[in-house]
Order: sequence, then C-alpha cells, then structure tokens
Amino acid sequence: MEYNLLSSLFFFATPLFLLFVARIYSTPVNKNLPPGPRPWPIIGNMHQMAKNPHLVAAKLAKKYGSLISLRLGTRLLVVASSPEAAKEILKTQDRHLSGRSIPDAFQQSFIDYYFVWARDCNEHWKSCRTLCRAELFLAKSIDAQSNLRNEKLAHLLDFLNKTQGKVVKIEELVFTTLINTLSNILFSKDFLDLEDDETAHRLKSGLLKILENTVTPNVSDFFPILGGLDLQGLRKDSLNHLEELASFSDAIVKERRARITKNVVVEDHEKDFLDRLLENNFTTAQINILVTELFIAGVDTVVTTIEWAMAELLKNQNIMHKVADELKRELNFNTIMTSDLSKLTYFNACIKETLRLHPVVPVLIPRRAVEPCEVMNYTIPQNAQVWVNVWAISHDPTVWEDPNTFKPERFLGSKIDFAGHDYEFIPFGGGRRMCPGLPSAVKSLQTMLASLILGYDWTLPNDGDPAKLDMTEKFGITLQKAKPLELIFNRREKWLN
Ligand code: HEM
Repeated sequence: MEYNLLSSLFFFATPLFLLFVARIYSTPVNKNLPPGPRPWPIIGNMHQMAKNPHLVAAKLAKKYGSLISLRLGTRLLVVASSPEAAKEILKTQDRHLSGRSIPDAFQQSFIDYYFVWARDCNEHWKSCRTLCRAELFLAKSIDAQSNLRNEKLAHLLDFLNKTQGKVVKIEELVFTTLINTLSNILFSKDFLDLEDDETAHRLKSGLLKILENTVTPNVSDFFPILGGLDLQGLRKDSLNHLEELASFSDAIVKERRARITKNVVVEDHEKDFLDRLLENNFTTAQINILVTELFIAGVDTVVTTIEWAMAELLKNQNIMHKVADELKRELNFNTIMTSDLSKLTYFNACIKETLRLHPVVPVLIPRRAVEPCEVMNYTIPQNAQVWVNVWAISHDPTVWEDPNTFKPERFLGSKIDFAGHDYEFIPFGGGRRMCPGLPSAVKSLQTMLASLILGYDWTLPNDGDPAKLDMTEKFGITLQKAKPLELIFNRREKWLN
C-alpha cells in the first residue's frame, strides 16, 4: 500500500507542484490558523503523519500547543489534544464542527445514505439517529434485549466449557457472540456459528478491511482533485467489501418485504429493528448501508475493549483478584445475567480504566468544519478536517497522574464518566455526533467480562508469564492489540465459596 502511494505521488508530483505554487501566489494565507510544523511543498506534513499519527500528533502538541494545524497535501488538518480544546470542538462549536470528513475510499454512489460517515447532520442522519436511539439504545430497549444477549452469551460459555484446556483466540469468540447478538436484535437471526470459523473469518476480514481502508494513506484524500481516478484502487476495494457485507442482510430484507406483501400479521412486541426500518420507509439500499455501518461501529470496538480489559486483568493479578472478589460478593452466579452490574464500583472502574488507557477509537472519527469557526482563538476554515486526539488526552501526565499505569482506583470516588461531558475522558466522543451505542456497548462489556471472570480461570498457553504479556498497540480507526490474546479457559467450580 505504501509503495502504491509513493509511485502515485511520483507520477503526479510535478503537475501538483506547479498547482501548489500557483495556489500559494493566488490565495491569501490565513494568518490565524493554529500553529504547527512547517509543511513541505506539495506533500505538506504527510511524511510526518504516515505512521502512528495519534502518537506523532501528541508529540507535536507538546511543541506547538494543544491545537495544531497540519497540511496533508492540499487538505488542512486541525488536531486537538487537550480537554479544553476538545470541549471547544465538541461543545462550544459542536454545530459548526459536526460534519464528517468522508475518506475518498467511501465516496460511493450511496454516500447520501451514510449514518456514521454522514457528511453533515442531514435529514437521513437524523432519522437513523432517532430510530436507533428509540429502538436499540434507550434503557427500555436495552432491557428488552437482555434475553437475547444472555442467550448468545450462554452459547459462548457453553463453547468455552467444551473447549476447556484448549487454546482459544478470545477476540474470535467475542466477535461471533457480538455479531449474533446484534444480528438478532436487528433481524431476529444468527449470522454466525461459533463452530464455523470460515464464515466468521470472511465477515470479520470484510469489516476489518473496511476499517483499514478508512486510515490507509490515500493520495485522493490528500489531493481531492485526483479522487475520480482512484489511483490506489481503494474506492473499488471498499465497494467490494461493502457489497459483500450487504449480502448478509440483503436476502433477509427481501424475504421480510415478501412477508409484508403477503400481509402476514406480526404482533407489535414481536417486531425487530428491520420491521421498524420498513415501517419508516427505508429502502433496501438504505437498510443495507445502515446495518453494515452498525456492524462496523458496534462490534470491533467492543471486541477490542474486552480484549484489552482481559489483557490488563491478566497482567495485573492483584486487580483481577479484587474484581473477582467484588463480583463474588455482590452477585450470585444464577443471577449474573439479570443483575444490575452498574452497581459494582471496582468492576466498572476497571472498564473505565481500560477505555482510558486503551481508547479503542484513539482519534474521534474525523469531523469536518461545515462552517468556519473559532477554536481556542484560532480560525478553523470551512471544510478543514478536525481530529480530537483522545489517546493524547488519556495519556497526558498533566491531566492524569501516572497515565501509563493501569490503575482503576483513580475512578473510585470520582464523578468522571464517559458520557461526553468530562472532556478529559471521552472514549465515546461528545456532542451531536457522540457514539449513540454507548449503553449497548457498556452492557456487552459488563455482561461478557463478568461472566468470563467469574466462570473461568484464564491461563496463557505454554505457561506464559502474564506479567510479560505483549501490550503493543496497532493503530487504526480502532486501536487493536497487535498480538491477539490467546488463552486457555478452565471452568471455576468453587467461585461461590
Ligand atoms: C467500546 C465500544 C465503543 C466505543 C469506544 C465507541 C466509540 C465511538 C466514537 C469515539 C464515535 C465517534 C464520536 C464522535 O465523533 O464524537 C462513535 C460513533 C458511533 N458509534 Fe460507537 N463506540 C462503541 C460502540 C458502539 C456500538 C455498540 C454501536 C452500535 C451498535 C456504536 C455505534 C456508533 C455509531 C452509529 C456512531 C456514529 C454516530 C454519528 O456519527 O452520529 N458504537 N463511537
């Protein structure tokens, strides 16, 4: 991919350079942009941001301040790296900065149907948001989903009981469980089978490829004038993956439409999300895109967070014991799936600390200035891309004491929460584009982690030493564990003692 990028640049460098020079002499320079490193001709600061941009931007913030500007080709990028700058973006200027900058790879014919990537808060975005909130994420909807959630979790636990003593990749099992939970909430149907690696693998690699294409350096993003040429083939590749993912839902939508045509009566309490979308006149294409985006936004984020939480608990055995003690004290195994897990203070502090130390979306999904505005007394021009570097804020020693250590205690007796109002802790973002799936994500994190902690002893393969667990991160739209966590589960028989 990097080779592709360099060769494309070589062929287009000369005419672009001339364009660039002409531009410099013809357009007035905006003097009030946030400070930042001097851009190179043509490429700007692209070379600096090619690898681990969240770390590079955090470093640059130390030198230039908490709001910096960078040039990526002809595009202006503004990056915020402090709670104050985040607050101005997500609260004070939320309306002006509520657009999204759609990666060129996703400039497809159905661009007007996007939800997560919606260019601005248009009518379609509003109806997606309203319907998702009402049908999927309100407390009463989360309660109504609990039987389904528990059923899928029970399948995971059965599978672990059967595979006791064998090495399993935790992300694969959690992935299948979450896909089936979501596909049942949306369509009343399982998409995957825990025993069938192949379909799970196909779906997972499609989702991951789409996530990867959003962050792959793309010459068309840096020089939008080249967009139509799709020099790196990313538009085509993304379209193939989006179409493949849509094929999982397409047949179900057609079947359901046929059922409606035959006037089959379905009681209101039996209706699922698909029924609600059809009642609201969503077209098949709109449904396919929305569902694909929900899978993209809602599965990998939770899987990755569970994996990081488990890795941290393994590494910090004293914390693991404290959590297990709290769970045993407060819960009864038979009621684990119906208990109100939000009352467990230490357990929930561990979830928060995981999201702080390993913010799964390290840079909020890029925003776009729909209108020019002022942030921290600097001008953000229209169409500038705006990043909020959650990773930088979460690891800033002036914001968090001992920021690189996993210390759930920091959240005990603290009112800091991830609901989008405490700008030092915004793993789910804030403002009108904040993650609507937060309640569902928290519920999944709580039920899965509690069941795995209470039900099983976890050991590393080959008697690996948990203290030496490799915690290297891999940058992407989600911040993954570079080396997937492999574990051996053994059922705990005596946890009630
Ligand atoms: C640990 C789990 C999760 C994390 C950390 C997370 C984080 C985020 C973040 C940071 C954003 C961008 C917010 C912003 O721009 O301010 C976002 C957007 C979004 N998330 Fe989540 N998310 C999680 C789980 C979920 C789940 C389970 C769903 C749904 C099933 C979901 C659906 C969405 C959607 C639809 C958007 C786009 C909202 C919009 O643009 O209006 N997320 N998420």
